[in-house]
Amino acid sequence: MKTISEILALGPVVPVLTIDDLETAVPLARALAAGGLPAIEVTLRTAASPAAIKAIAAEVPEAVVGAGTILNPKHYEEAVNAGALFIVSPGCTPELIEYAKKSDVPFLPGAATASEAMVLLRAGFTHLKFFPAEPAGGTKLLSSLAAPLPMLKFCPTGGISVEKAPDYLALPNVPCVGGSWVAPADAVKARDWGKIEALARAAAGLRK
Ligand SMILES: O=C(O)C(=O)C[C@H](O)[C@H](O)COP(=O)(O)O
Repeated sequence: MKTISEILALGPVVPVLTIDDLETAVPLARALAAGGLPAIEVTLRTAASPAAIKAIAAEVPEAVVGAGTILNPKHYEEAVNAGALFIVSPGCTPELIEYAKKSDVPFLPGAATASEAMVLLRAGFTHLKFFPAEPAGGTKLLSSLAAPLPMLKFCPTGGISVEKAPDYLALPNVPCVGGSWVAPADAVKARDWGKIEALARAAAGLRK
């Protein structure tokens, strides 16, 4: 089992996927990994998502599939049972912290303020999702947090594009960013895996 630190070092962008059609899961994950983005977050927001995680875990060994939108321990358990290799939440609750501590599958909790980040640091988490990145204050907030909280690393997600990503990646406390832009809904619907691989390759080229 990889640690969150290892997973966030796999590429500069973690694609965030919301999968409606189970049939698209495997070719989509293959295209993203082929383009250079092996760490993939599948949000647990659709009926197809647990089966999508299961299919990617079984059929795309070159990907490291995680589950997003984990709001409570029941979601955490469901995602782990499906084969998720990491767990992501837009925020955090005491129940999630307690559950994550007992799980072998690593947790990336979300924070958007200094106080939230400090509560998670105290609970033992050094890698956090910064969500929602753009509305919460973007690179300015993150670079301000780096001074008092240099021990924390963030994966900013929410409103980030290929144009905005380099400014985040230039920060010392950002190993990678998350975003849905590498898998646009129209390209997935059209089964345009070549386009998605090209978007992934462009994102993967945004080196730290
Ligand atoms: O579902 C979750 O757990 C979330 O935290 C939300 C996602 O990270 C964003 O929906 C992705 O952001 P965009 O790249 O702006 O589309």
